[in-house]
Amino acid sequence: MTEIFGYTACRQLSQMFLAVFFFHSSEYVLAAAIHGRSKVNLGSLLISKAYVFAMMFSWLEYVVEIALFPGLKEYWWISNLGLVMVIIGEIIRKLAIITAGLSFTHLIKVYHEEHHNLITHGVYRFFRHPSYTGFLIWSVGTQIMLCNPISATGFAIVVWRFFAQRIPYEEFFLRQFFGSKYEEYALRTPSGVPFVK
Ligand SMILES: C[S@@+](CC[C@H](N)C(=O)[O-])C[C@H]1O[C@@H](n2cnc3c(N)ncnc32)[C@H](O)[C@@H]1O
Repeated sequence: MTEIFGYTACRQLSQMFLAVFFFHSSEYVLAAAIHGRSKVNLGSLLISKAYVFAMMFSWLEYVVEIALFPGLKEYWWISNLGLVMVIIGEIIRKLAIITAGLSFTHLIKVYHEEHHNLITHGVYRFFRHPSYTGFLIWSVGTQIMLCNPISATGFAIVVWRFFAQRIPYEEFFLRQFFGSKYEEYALRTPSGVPFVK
């Protein structure tokens, strides 16, 4: 049990805490900067019950594994790969938010609003859903960083399924708003989420 107070746990758990803190606070700050403080509420922190449950499970997995199988957490090349994923995922997501500007809202728009333009430049040139690409890489990266095999697999499946269901729904409205422009864009640009067309 002493491992929980050792260098490995202190470093990996601090990295995790910083990754989570930076992700959520920057989501809030960007939403406030783009949409104005009056339009932003605690929902902009993007913390749902399911998410809190998943994160708590991952901390529990970490503590149990470091106590019972401390060697599992010493694969530094795996942990560092996760850290790189966290940084890359964060950068892709934030570039998407900044590039889309007013067109980026945390909730999917089901009515077209005047300021909602079709974004196809910047990171949107490479992927239709760069913020989802970024979040998928970031979230799985947090678990690889902790060398958490169960949570890494669980996060990959759950987050992938969530976006695989959300993308067709979101694109139904984007096709209504932007018609053939969106159709052409979708034909030449991959979704950015593996196995989602
Ligand atoms: C949470 S944002 C996610 C945006 C995009 N799916 C991504 O991953 O970067 C959801 C909102 O973005 C809008 N949106 C998605 N793709 C867009 C695009 N290429 N241009 C403009 N708005 C877009 C949707 O209409 C929706 O209201």
